[in-house]
Amino acid sequence: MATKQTGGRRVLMAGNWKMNLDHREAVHLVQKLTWILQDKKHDYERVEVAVLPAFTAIRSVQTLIDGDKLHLVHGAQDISQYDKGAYTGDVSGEMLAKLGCRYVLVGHSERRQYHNEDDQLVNAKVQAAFRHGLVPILCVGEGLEVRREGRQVEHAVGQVQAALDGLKAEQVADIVIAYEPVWAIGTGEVATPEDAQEVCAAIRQAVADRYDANVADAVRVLYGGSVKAANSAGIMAQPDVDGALVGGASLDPEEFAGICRYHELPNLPS
Ligand SMILES: O=C[C@H](O)COP(=O)(O)O
Repeated sequence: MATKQTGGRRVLMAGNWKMNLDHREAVHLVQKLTWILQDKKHDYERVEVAVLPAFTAIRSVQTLIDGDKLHLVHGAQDISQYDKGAYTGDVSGEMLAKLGCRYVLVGHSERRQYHNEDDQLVNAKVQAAFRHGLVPILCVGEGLEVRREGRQVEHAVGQVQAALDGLKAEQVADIVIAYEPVWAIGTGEVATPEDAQEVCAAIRQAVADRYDANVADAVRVLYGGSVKAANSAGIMAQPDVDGALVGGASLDPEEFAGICRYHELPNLPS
């Protein structure tokens, strides 16, 4: 199977470590992952590899990446909507930018669920990311009830529309959108490749309708939810899926490297 060409879009495999790995464990994982990828002569130009550690590990990961001139990039799992001030516990975009972050997750379903983040706050965080030169990975996706009612497209597109309020076309062209059905996160229940394609294509179409075809062609749309090496090739074979946002499997360097090397694996049904 050939390496995926996504309309000129660079594939992105992003590992969301969630609240796992202290700074030493983080360094260890990055070392192992990059050794494996180096051994396989991974083409980072075609498949970009990003890790998203907890805040406490970002500095150590940055130091390792810079010191060893590693090709992978890093980011954060959340950002404050504010730039500075009395917001105890928050971390600003400027702080993340100074730690060399390229990406920041915004609106992950766990933030929406456990921290009551709504579409308005998600939009404010997307804007904060752009103010500081960070690329937001905007997460959207439906729960089980919405899926059972067959409203998954309407739900995900609605979340995207709300998050894009006030953004310029050139910002939207740079954004990454991750479609993560909540029922598939950490459950082992992976959406079928066709399920992923349905919603990812609808998201791209919504961007085309709101901006234009060039913006829609540029925006990268990822799938997330129980992605593993074994199911990554099938998901990546879909024309509107430009990569994966990976939780649990990104904590295992062999498994995550396998996902980054999806094109070496057979395209088996998951
Ligand atoms: O951000 C990642 C997603 O929540 C997916 O997590 P998972 O791969 O453990 O299902």
